[in-house]
Amino acid sequence: MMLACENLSVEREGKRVLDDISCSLMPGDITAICGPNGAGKSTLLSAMANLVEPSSGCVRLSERDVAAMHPLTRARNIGYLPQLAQVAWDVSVANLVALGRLPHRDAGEAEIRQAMGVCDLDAFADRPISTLSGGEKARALLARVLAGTPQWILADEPLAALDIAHQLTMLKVLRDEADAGCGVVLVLHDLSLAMNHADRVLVLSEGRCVADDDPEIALASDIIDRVWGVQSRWIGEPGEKAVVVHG
Ligand SMILES: Nc1ncnc2c1ncn2[C@@H]1O[C@H](COP(=O)(O)OP(=O)(O)OP(=O)(O)O)[C@@H](O)[C@H]1O
Repeated sequence: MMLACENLSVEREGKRVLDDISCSLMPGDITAICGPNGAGKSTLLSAMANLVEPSSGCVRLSERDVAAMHPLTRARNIGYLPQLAQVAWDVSVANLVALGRLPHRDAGEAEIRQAMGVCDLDAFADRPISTLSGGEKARALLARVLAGTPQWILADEPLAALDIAHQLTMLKVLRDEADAGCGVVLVLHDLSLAMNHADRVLVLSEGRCVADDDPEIALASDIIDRVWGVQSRWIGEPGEKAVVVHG
């Protein structure tokens, strides 16, 4: 089930914040979307989930325009995790994760148990969401998405609030999802995480896609220098690289 943007543009208050983006994302891959603040990463991710209306172009899932899909079908196929997600009601962690099954209209006990387990939430099952730390809450919100067993997981900075151990745990969970055939799209500010863990990287700059390639190519130092405006170099071995920036 391929997810494709076709000449996608989005305007916000008269300003073009996404400009003619075309890309075809593959199931089985972890795709990272990187770029400076305001480049359009969150807008692109939410447009892929049909939460933002394009001013032109469209998003297709297996050739079908996502805007024309039945909302329940779309919700079963696309799991979206927004940046700084808010929880409207102070439900327990177990009940929050169970909400991930809503599009399926079933109890989904096995899926909920599995999602709670992989996100290391069993000890928090009965705790109200408001009592969790930022990182614990981030894991609970990701578990809600996983419980819905979507074909595509679109997550906006899902690792930002996590400690390094839980970042690695979550990346392993997302890699397992990709290996099982799911498409995973992550907005990431941490270029080292993108370099080491993504199969493919889209770099956005001022609403345009300026690179769409293997991480080594899309995040080459000259692109970082040009897009982020900092001098940089990569150190370390493949899979364990770190970017060093200097002014
Ligand atoms: N509702 C809105 N009204 C007006 N402008 C908006 C709105 N939402 C986003 N924008 C603008 O669109 C541009 C892209 O925003 P977006 O949130 O997609 O960027 P981003 O790359 O995710 O940034 P960040 O790294 O800071 O999260 C920004 O200039 C932002 O100010």
